[in-house]
Amino acid sequence: MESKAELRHRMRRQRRQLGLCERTRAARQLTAVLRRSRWYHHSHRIACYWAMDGEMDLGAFLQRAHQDGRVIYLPVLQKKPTKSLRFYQYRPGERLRANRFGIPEPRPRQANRIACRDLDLVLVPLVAFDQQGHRLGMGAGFYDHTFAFLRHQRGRWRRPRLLGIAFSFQRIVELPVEPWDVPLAGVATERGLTRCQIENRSCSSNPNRS
Ligand SMILES: Nc1nc2c(c(=O)[nH]1)N(C=O)[C@@H](CNc1ccc(C(=O)N[C@@H](CCC(=O)O)C(=O)O)cc1)CN2
Ligand SMILES: Nc1ncnc2c1ncn2[C@@H]1O[C@H](COP(=O)(O)OP(=O)(O)OP(=O)(O)O)[C@@H](O)[C@H]1O
Repeated sequence: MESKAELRHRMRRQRRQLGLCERTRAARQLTAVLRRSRWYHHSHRIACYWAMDGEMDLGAFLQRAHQDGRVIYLPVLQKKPTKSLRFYQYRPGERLRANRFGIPEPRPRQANRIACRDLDLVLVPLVAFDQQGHRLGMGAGFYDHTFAFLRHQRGRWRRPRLLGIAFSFQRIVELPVEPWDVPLAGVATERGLTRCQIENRSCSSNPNRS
């Protein structure tokens, strides 16, 4: 069986090989998928990411969401506590600066910071995912550490909702589950949005109603 490291390597390579046309079309389709979702309509404060390494680009979505009156946030890497992220507001057009991985991030001004618990929706970059809502990321554990508090929440009310973002080819049958994995509420690709039933860990495909 393919190890996590091998799978990560294969998916990242495949992702980087997508052509510009295909990427642009997928990003446009994803924008439509997200904007017609129930979760989008109920979310005011939305954390996005700045794409790298061939990831699904959220640039188009971010512009539209801003026009729709949503407040957009981007992650900023923290030195302490290690491997954690903080989120700062981003208005399209604002200047960003590259972090140590070369990913553009906002200047960390206190007035623009939001506590993770106050976000409504977090769009999480995926390297791979399965239909149970398990995710494979870059392997550094930033999202798992930052949103570890969600693992202890029970009941219907969870904030923020973590929504994985990927190309549909990144879906695999089953990923190994780690104790620290923070479950996704759903996954959105250019083909639609799939909600994951976090409580019983099964997943239902529900492209238009989420
Ligand atoms: N767009 C985007 N932003 C993000 C993430 C992400 O996955 N995508 N992250 C999600 O966690 C965090 C950053 N995590 C990252 C983890 C590893 C690498 C990376 O490129 N690793 C290189 C080796 C880098 C080095 O050590 O110099 C590699 O694996 O090739 C980049 C970002 C926060 N921001
Ligand atoms: N809550 C936690 N407590 C302790 N260790 C953690 C926790 N969350 C993550 N980790 C560590 O972080 C690493 C994350 O590994 P994993 O391969 O699951 O990352 P990933 O989910 O693919 O990546 P990412 O979260 O960066 O997108 C693991 O080595 C694990 O030891």
